Amino acid sequence: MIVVRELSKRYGPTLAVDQLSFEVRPGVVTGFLGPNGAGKSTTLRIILGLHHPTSGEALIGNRRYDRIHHPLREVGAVLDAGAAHPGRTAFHHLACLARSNGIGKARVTAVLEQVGLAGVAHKRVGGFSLGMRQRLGIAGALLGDPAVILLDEPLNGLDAAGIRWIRSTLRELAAEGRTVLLSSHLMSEMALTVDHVLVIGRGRLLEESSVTQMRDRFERDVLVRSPRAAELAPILTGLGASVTTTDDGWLVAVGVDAPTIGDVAAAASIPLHGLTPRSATLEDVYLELTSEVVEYPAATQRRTRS
Ligand SMILES: Nc1ncnc2c1ncn2[C@@H]1O[C@H](COP(=O)(O)OP(=O)(O)OP(=O)(O)O)[C@@H](O)[C@H]1O
Repeated sequence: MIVVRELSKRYGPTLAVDQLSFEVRPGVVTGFLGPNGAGKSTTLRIILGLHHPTSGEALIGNRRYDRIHHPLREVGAVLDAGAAHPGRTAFHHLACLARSNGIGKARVTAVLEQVGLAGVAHKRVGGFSLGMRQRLGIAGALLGDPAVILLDEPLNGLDAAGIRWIRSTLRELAAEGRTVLLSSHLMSEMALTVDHVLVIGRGRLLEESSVTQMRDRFERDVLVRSPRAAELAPILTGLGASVTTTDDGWLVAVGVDAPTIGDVAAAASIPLHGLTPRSATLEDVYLELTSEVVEYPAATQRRTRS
């Protein structure tokens, strides 16, 4: 369990984290999402005791990181997949980490096996692909068999096979009852990976919900085609819906669901030639949530709701 309470961090004039509070529960994969510069890395660094907060606190299992005696046994983290020394072998890199945390070499062999790097254990890290380095980072995070796992942008730059591997690994780790938090600035990467999302922007919490709730809550519309659309539109408006017409003659109804439209059209003997409920993609929801807080928005990113 991770608890962040009224956390703020100021770097000179920049308020990187602003009164941020959230909890990350065990047993699910939680995504920490936000556009570039939102404050994700800063928050992760504070949780890991690498930066001091200006105010507020971040706790791992009720304790601050710097009060944990054997950190690697309680928290595993990958902040930078490229952090391993290129001249060391995978085994040597992990063995050094293990030794400094009182962990035996048998565990090094076990985690290399777990992440699929046993075959290259004695190869130098400098020759590893990004995907292999991510696996090595995760092996390091798992060394102490920790209950909490934190990963900063673990899917960045990975190919499809690498992404699939990380997804299934994180799911397994959460299913074992661990607390798993990973950051990303891309919703598309997260949609299939996480169960729960925390969305931040300019250091503040914008949204906290399960992925399913997030999908369901976002406004949907219904496309309706009828040869008597002009008669149907005011009926829908009378139900409280807002109705617009597309260039090719479809009605777009917001605030009324497809079964209700079907029922009222039938009651008025208005034929329907098409009735299509549309739900927003998670990417749409995310862009909508963060449209006001991106640091350098592109013109096309400033979305307006029709
Ligand atoms: N050491 C630092 N000194 C000064 N400013 C910093 C420092 N670290 C972060 N910042 C600023 O704090 C804000 C939050 O940065 P942070 O790296 O936490 O965001 P992020 O959400 O991780 O972004 P990204 O997705 O781009 O990695 C940014 O405006 C950044 O420029």
